[in-house]
Amino acid sequence: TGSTRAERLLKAVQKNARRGDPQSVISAIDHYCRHSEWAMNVGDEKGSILDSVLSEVSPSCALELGTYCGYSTVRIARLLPPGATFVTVEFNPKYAKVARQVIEFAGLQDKVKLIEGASGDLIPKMKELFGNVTFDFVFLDHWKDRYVLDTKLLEDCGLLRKGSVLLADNVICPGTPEYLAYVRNNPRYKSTYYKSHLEYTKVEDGLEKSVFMG
Ligand SMILES: Nc1ncc2ncn(CCCCCNC(=O)c3cc(-c4ccc(F)cc4)cc(O)c3O)c2n1
Ligand SMILES: [Mg+2]
Repeated sequence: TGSTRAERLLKAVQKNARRGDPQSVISAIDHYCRHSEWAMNVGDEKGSILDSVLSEVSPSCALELGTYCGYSTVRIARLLPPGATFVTVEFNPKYAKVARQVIEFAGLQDKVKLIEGASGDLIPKMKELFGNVTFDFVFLDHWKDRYVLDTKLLEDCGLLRKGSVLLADNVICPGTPEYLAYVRNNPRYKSTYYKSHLEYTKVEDGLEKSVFMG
């Protein structure tokens, strides 16, 4: 059978990027997805906003929900301080396989713990897996109808602390209306909308940053 989109994206990285150079991996994926085949990476425009929020937070413990091919994983891992803990969760074993190779090509495998499974199953296991951890930063980029459930789960499992920052992708396209309502009407969150565009297109999309007030 033919290759999948994710496997073709990996081939483009192996062909056009330089081993151990995260920025070249990011650029190779963006070029491929802009000029050859669209894929649901956060992309360069929203990616720059992700970079700036990350630089503000400088998390020592970060979580990503929805690894896909590892594009945002590389964007995040390249900016983390040494010794930081970074966990990324991916449900689809085919995507996880590609992501591991993309992350390794970037030379960031020692900074990233990729675990396979569904967020709803893994979030309650985080304390058991990583010690009594709280996340300073969470990037939500998985099933859009799981954002609210998983945010509540993170709260209930004691995985957020006063000042934890949630950054959610796709709050306009495909859209996460319930999540926006939840974080914007909840006194325990201070939310900011960063208007942008759907990766590699002119369609409106944006990121929602929500600071947990404890
Ligand atoms: N619970 C759980 N736990 C762990 C998990 N790991 C993976 N998953 C499943 C996630 C499946 C992919 C999620 N991402 C998207 O669906 C997505 C879509 C678009 C998009 C598509 C078509 C359009 F026309 C326009 C926009 C753009 C984006 O930037 C997106 O991020 C998990 N689920
Ligand atoms: Mg996304």
